[in-house]
Amino acid sequence: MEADSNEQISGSCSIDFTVAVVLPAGGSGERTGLSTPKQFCTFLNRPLISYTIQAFERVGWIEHIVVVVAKDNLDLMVTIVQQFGHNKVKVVLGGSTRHRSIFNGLKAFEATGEECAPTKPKVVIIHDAVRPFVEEDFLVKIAVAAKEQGAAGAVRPLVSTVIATTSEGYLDHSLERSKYRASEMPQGFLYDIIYQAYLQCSEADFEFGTECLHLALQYCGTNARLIEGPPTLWKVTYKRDLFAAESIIKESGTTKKMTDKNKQCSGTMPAFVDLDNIVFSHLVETEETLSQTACVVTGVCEESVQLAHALQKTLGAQDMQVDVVSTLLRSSGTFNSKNWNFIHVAMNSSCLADLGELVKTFEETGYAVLNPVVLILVHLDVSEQSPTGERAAVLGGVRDLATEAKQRNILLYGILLNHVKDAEQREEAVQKLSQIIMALIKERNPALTGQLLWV
Ligand SMILES: Nc1ccn([C@@H]2O[C@H](COP(=O)(O)OP(=O)(O)OP(=O)(O)O)[C@@H](O)[C@H]2O)c(=O)n1
Ligand SMILES: O=P(O)(O)OC[C@@H](O)[C@@H](O)[C@@H](O)CO
Repeated sequence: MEADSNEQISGSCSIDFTVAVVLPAGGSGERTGLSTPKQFCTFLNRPLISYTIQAFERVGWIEHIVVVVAKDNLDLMVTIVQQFGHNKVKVVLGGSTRHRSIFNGLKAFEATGEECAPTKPKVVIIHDAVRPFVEEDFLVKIAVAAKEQGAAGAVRPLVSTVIATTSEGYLDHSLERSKYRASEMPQGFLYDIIYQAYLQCSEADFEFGTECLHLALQYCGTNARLIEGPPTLWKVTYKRDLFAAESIIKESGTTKKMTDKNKQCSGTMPAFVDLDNIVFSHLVETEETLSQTACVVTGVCEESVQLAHALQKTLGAQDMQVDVVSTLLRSSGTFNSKNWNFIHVAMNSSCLADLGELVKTFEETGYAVLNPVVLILVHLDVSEQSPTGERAAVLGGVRDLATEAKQRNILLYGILLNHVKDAEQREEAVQKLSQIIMALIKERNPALTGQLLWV
């Protein structure tokens, strides 16, 4: 299939048919190695997905945008839609694979009986939510070609040669690079064609497929028009792509232009970013900034207050800013200011109720919408005073609460600290505790949530 030369498809024609968009955003972004799915990573206080949505919202001829997210991120996505005023957006639940998510997005146009169901479009554009740099002029080309041909897709020249391998992992043969293209997004389809294609899909297609154009050809005999797109269509896949995306957003001043949705954004994105020379950017600062502050909540007992001040000293020596409070009032400035990490020091299992209240407050204030909040319970284990089963109650409580908290973008960890009387031993224990706290805050490893580490 030859890519069509751009001059044959004029971008100047008007769009005189209905167009809607499906943004698959139901993935977990494993390849970034981050606990937050890449579409929800934030740059300059705005999640990546919001930049992608805005790229489509500023296109006047696009009527509806269906965003497809995983169940765990449904509340977060609804909050983002409200917080950033994405009025064209309808949020639907995704599936276990990208194709299943896309199909769920298309079904949103079939739910005509549903309240405020988006009207079925003539052409539907499918675009990965993690490709934020898409321009209107290219969308016009894809939409017009889809209307004329039934299907159209963006392609880019291959950078590396593609080779076929033997089952033993050796070279079988190499492909002639000039004959192949990388399939990118956006893609456009006559709605009925792609919907019918998905209706006929096999389980193998749903489970292992990655190419919508192939489905249109295989099940509807529709051969897509291929249009070479600009280099800005790349997909955020790895952590370094996040640095690059954030660098482009900062450089192009997109945020400034995008704050006023009514203006036609005239800004042009830098064509590409030299990934190999990218300077670590705001994202790293954001991660570091996120890991530099902690608020220690002590309650009223003397031992907790003493431990909190000892932590403030040892963590402060590691350049962390640590505040100590006896209780967290919702009215306090804490919830309106920077991204704090929270350390709750307690001596008995009644702290679990306090933790539950804290998780609820984070949710109600939307505190964890944009960045995951780290919440660490430090349980002071004064074993001669702790009634039997106290530890088991704390362990069980932390485990249960952590599951619920994680769905609200809150990472809950537990640390059991043996309360020793000897001053030297206590100093050593506090040093060890500080190291663990810093590692938990910096790494934000989801696998450790709900566990009770022991110092
Ligand atoms: N079950 C899935 C899997 C992926 N996607 C979306 O499809 C787009 C492209 O997929 P990819 O880059 O592979 O995203 P992830 O699957 O999240 O990444 P990874 O494979 O690294 O986990 C992304 O916007 C992703 O959120 C989706 O909607 N539903
Ligand atoms: O393969 P991944 O799941 O990383 O991403 C999806 C891409 O494959 C897809 O966006 C393009 O290939 C166009 O179909």
